Amino acid sequence: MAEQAAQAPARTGGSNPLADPAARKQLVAGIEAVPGSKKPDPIMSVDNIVRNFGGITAVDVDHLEVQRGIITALIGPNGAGKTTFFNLITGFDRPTSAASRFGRNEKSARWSFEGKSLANTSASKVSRAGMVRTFQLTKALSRMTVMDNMMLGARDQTGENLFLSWLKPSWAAQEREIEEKAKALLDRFRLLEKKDDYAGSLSGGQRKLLEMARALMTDPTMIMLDEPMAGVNPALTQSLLGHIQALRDEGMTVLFVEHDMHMVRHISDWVVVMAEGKVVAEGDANTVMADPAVIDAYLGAHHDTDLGDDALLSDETMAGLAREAEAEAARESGEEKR
Ligand SMILES: Nc1ncnc2c1ncn2[C@@H]1O[C@H](COP(=O)(O)OP(=O)(O)OP(=O)(O)O)[C@@H](O)[C@H]1O
Repeated sequence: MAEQAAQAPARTGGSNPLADPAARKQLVAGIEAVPGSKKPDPIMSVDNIVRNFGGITAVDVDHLEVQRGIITALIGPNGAGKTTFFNLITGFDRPTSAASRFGRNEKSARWSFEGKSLANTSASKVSRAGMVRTFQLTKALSRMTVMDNMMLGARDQTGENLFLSWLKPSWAAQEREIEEKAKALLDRFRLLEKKDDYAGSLSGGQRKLLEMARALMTDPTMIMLDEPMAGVNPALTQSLLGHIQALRDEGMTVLFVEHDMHMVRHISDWVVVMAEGKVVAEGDANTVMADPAVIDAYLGAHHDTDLGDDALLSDETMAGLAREAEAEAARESGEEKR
């Protein structure tokens, strides 16, 4: 673990200083590129989190801090433990190291969000604390409308509190407020016209947008995205990337798991690499992808992994993707008019 804490840039009231790429660059330049490094202003901190499945150690993380207000990518070869780690910190799974028949000891798992312990916290409480994760559309959610999916995203708000629902007028007002919020989010993610469609009828990219919009119903401070680019066609890639960057620029902390290294290189401010359950590297994308430990981890597990190449995501390529997206939107609106 790194001993040296980096200096946080001074926060100037009002607007978000980390919306400025130069400020983010300065911030990450001050963080040591080693596993478990100290962050100037961690929103989340994890210690000694271990998860065994029978004889397999899926996760064994000594220490990890997630910096507030930036985009952190969690990468690693198949089976590295990324999803299990996500499940553990969001309350969907319990670490093997959490409880022992012999009581708590120095090695028991600890993890906190905004300075508050999240150990033994249920998934819904984690989400109410301000840390939400996106979920892939399950079969059941696919059979619901886009709007119903959004309303479900708000289920932890008072609208569904049975006790408060006795106070009908205030409940109804809250319900209306939630509906307005859902519509505003659908509008932002260009899904408003689809609000009465079945979620299952959406394209891969639109599903990803819906997953993101639904997660935002609880006004999180940190959003965790599970493979936001999986199954997304190039036309929607640009739009999704833009949405993720906009969330960061508005002050949200983003942590995402992704296999697409081009995306990782393009939008991450910081990258954490897992292999065989452990954090094996941290740093900016260029630093970690040149790290022999990372190359070894990928080559050992997965010979044909494309670690991404910046040249492929040049401004010209991105402009080409934007043109494709516009052409697709124009085609869609033409088809709708007919
Ligand atoms: N419920 C489970 N029961 C048994 N083994 C499991 C379970 N969940 C995960 N594992 C094992 O734990 C290890 C880590 O899996 P995990 O899915 O967390 O990795 P990952 O990095 O998310 O992989 P991928 O990138 O392929 O999704 C793997 O060896 C996996 O087979």
